[in-house]
This record gives sequence, C-alpha cells and structure tokens, in this order.
Amino acid sequence: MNEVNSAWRPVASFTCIATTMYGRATPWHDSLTAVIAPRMASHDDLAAFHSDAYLSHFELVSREGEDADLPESQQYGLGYDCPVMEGVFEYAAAVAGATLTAAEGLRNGVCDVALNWAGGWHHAKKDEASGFCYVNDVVLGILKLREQFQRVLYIDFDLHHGDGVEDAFSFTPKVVTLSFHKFSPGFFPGTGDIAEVGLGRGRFYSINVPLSDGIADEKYVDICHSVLQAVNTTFLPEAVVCQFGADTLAGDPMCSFNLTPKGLGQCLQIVLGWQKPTLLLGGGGYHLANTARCWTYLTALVLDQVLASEIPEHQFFPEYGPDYVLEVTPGCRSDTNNPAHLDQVLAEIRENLKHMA
Ligand SMILES: CN(c1ccc(C(=O)NO)cc1)S(=O)(=O)c1ccc(-c2ccccn2)s1
Ligand SMILES: [Zn+2]
Repeated sequence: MNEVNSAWRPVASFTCIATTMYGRATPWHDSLTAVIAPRMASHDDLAAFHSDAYLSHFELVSREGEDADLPESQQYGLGYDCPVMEGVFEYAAAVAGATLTAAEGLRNGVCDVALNWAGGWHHAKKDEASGFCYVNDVVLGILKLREQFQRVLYIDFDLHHGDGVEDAFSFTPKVVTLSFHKFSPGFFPGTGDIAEVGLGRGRFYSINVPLSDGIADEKYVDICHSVLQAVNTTFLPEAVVCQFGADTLAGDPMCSFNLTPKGLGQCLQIVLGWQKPTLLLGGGGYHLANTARCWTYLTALVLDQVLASEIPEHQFFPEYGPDYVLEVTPGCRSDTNNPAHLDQVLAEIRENLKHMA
C-alpha cells in the first residue's frame, strides 16, 4: 500500500478491468475487455468482515480528519502506519468497492479475469488497521467469491506476509492462503514462518514460503512454480485471488528482493494457465514508476498484448527517466537464499499438502 498522502482528497476514481478469455475457441485473441466504473463499498459490505465498532470509529475519525485524537484510535491501529486524514474512510470504501465490483463480475460469470490494482490491502484485521491497510479488500473479495465457489485459492506475491488474509481464513479448509514473502527478524509484520499452517479445520490450509533478501527472477519463479503446481493439483481451487504487491521489485525502497515484472509475469502466467476465474489485486510498491511499469506489464499479459518498450509521452513521462522504457533492470544485490534451504522449504510444504483432505 502506498502511504496515503496527507494532502490526499477522496476521489473514487478507481477502475477495475474485466476480461473474458477462457473457454473460447481462440481464448487469447477474442478476449473482450471492459474498464468498469466500480461502486463504493457500503458499511454493510465492509461489515462482512470488519467489526461494527471498528467501522464506526473509522468513519468518525475520517469525518474529523487530522484533528481527531481519540484514545481508542490506537487500539484500532489508526495513527502511525495508518494515519487519519479527512475522507480516508471514503478512500477505503472506494478501494474495497472496486475489489467487490471485480469479484462480483467473476462470481456472476461476467468475466474470467478481473483486476483492481488499487486493492490488495492484505494487512487489515477485523477490528484493526495495519501496515497502511485500513480495510481488507482482499478478504472482502474472497468472501464475495465464496458466495459462488466452494474452494478459493489466495496467492500473495507481495514482499510482506499477507497476515490479515491468513488470519481471516486460518480456521477454514474452504480458502487456502499461500504467501511468498520476506521472512526476517524485525521485518514487518513478523509472521509468515513455514510452521504457520492454519488452525482447527483449517490446519494445513495456510501455506507460507519464507524467503530472504536478494532473490531474483529465476529462483523465485522456480520455487513459485513448484509450490503453485503442487497446491493447485491438491486443493483444486474453483477460483483464484492474487495480490501482486510490487515491493519485491529491484529498486524498491524496501531494498529486499531483486525481481523484475518479467519474473512476476511468469508467475501470473502459471495461474492464468489454470483458466479459473481469477481476481488480480495490487498491494505494496514504493518505487512508483516501477510499480506502474509492473502492473501495466501484468495487465498486458492478461490481455495477451505485447507493449512497446518505449514509455509513451504522457502527463507523468518525466517520472520514467532516465531510460523511459517499460523494463525494470535487476540490481546487483547478492542472493542470500540458500538453494538447499529452499529445497527443504519445498519438501516441508509438499509434506504438509499430504494432510490436505
Ligand atoms: C508499516 N510498515 C510497512 C507495512 C506494510 C508494508 C507493505 O508494503 N505491506 O505489503 C510496508 C511497510 S513498516 O514499519 O515496515 C515501514 C514503514 C516505512 C518503511 C519504509 C519507508 C521508506 C523506506 C523503507 N521503508 S517500512
Ligand atoms: Zn508489501
């Protein structure tokens, strides 16, 4: 999530894209695409996951703006990482509404793939804002898909562990949460060790792939491919939700992984190859030009379009210097991921999958 600029004003200008392409004679060539003006999430929409107490307090401080200094705000995670500014509730409702609009298109069979790059707020809890996330649109989107689909697979490609989504579904076998993320002492949110497998009837339906700094495309795609294929053939999801936070990219201020959009694109193509209703969401990404490059590239992959390397002239063209091309060049960071350790991670995940009913 890109920290909300304090000067920001609520503009529900989010769009989501829906495209149909599966199950057609030439699935990739006659895909129909629509850019949809999404609805705002209502209080009831948000209450499908969040507590009324949290939502009421969130709406109150949003009306009061920066001057709100209520003692309860701290218990609701409002302030610090999730600053309060006037209209922030409407901003969150617009983000969640766009994810719900996209999920409803998939639930109703209107489209096969739906995208909301403004969504992916994977840290928010039932009654607490966290990690720049005020509402958990990912959980709301999954709940919407569950109205139609028995089994939903959530895949989190963000640099950070998708703790809010994992917590929401840790007790159910109907939703598998699979998160690839940096796991290191003191690194936010601090959860996401491989030993976190879910609880009760949901045991073995939470899957975590802890990674270390410096991982680049080849090794990342390799472990993603192995885990994704194993999870898909075991869990047999009927719908898929992907969070593509771009803070894993080379050059991101988080200064952790060394991926490029091409590597994330290979992961996306594995998922699209399953030809299941798929919801794509954004997330983190703090090198804004590279994040835009990444989500543009991934959108083009969904639409089977090949984009020119040259960034076209537009309002924000200067942001794309000094090269002004679509590609992101990997950095020269050393990869601290030990191949033997990754093999051990994969082996443990395969062992855990044997317990999936
Ligand atoms: C609140 N934090 C989060 C939470 C969530 C994310 C995220 O992207 N989640 O997907 C990133 C940072 S945090 O404490 O790790 C940080 C706040 C500001 C940070 C920062 C700011 C500038 C450069 C590098 N890091 S990290
Ligand atoms: Zn992140």
